[in-house]
Amino acid sequence: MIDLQSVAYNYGGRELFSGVSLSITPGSFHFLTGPSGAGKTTLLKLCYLELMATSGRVSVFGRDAAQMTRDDIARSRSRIGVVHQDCQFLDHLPVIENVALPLTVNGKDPESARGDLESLLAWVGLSHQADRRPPELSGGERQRAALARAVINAPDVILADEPTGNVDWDMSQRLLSLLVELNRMGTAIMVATHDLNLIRAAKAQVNTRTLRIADRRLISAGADL
Ligand SMILES: Nc1ncnc2c1ncn2[C@@H]1O[C@H](COP(=O)(O)OP(=O)(O)OP(=O)(O)O)[C@@H](O)[C@H]1O
Repeated sequence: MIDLQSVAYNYGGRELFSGVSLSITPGSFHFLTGPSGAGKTTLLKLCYLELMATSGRVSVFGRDAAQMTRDDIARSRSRIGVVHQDCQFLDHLPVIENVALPLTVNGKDPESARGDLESLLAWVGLSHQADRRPPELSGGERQRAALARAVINAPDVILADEPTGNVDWDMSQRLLSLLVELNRMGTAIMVATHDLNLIRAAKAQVNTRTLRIADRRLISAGADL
């Protein structure tokens, strides 16, 4: 679904990584790890077409990213759910409206999807917080709201950037169990994380593959986890 072949990315002429090849297939579960600043967020941005590779080929749902029009990119993105590192909510809107935003972007009427929205908030355990503003939520509640927003369009792939950053172990287990549940229903998942305990906990539940960015290359990792 998302394929990277020999991809390089430079920021202002400085090479962040090169020779990166990766294939996110239906139902797969990847972790992406590596030191701070190695390029995990950047790699996720290449996968959801926020950035274009400096060289190499990125193809998303069978289309070469370099050949895509803005409309093609928007259509591909509607099939990818993204959990951003900093959640990126509109703080003046209630949680339920933030979760509904991808529907509006896709031209759907949130009112007609009210039942789906309510079930999704119940699934992430936030029914009681639906009408609050994001700044009033705890860190774990915000992460769960961000996951609900990523899931609302029933994406084929979820790309999550440190979805358990700043939450305690119980909450990270709860978030992990939501991701595992989605993966068992067939959604491909990729999680960027520093948390090796989270990776170990996932491995005990589902088939996962761990990739690490090290020395500007993407390598397979995790045999030692
Ligand atoms: N827009 C930008 N312009 C220039 N450099 C950038 C930009 N965005 C990121 N960088 C740099 O690229 C490098 C990789 O950043 P990135 O956020 O992808 O790393 P990361 O592995 O996700 O880090 P962390 O684990 O700390 O979130 C960093 O050195 C960062 O400063």
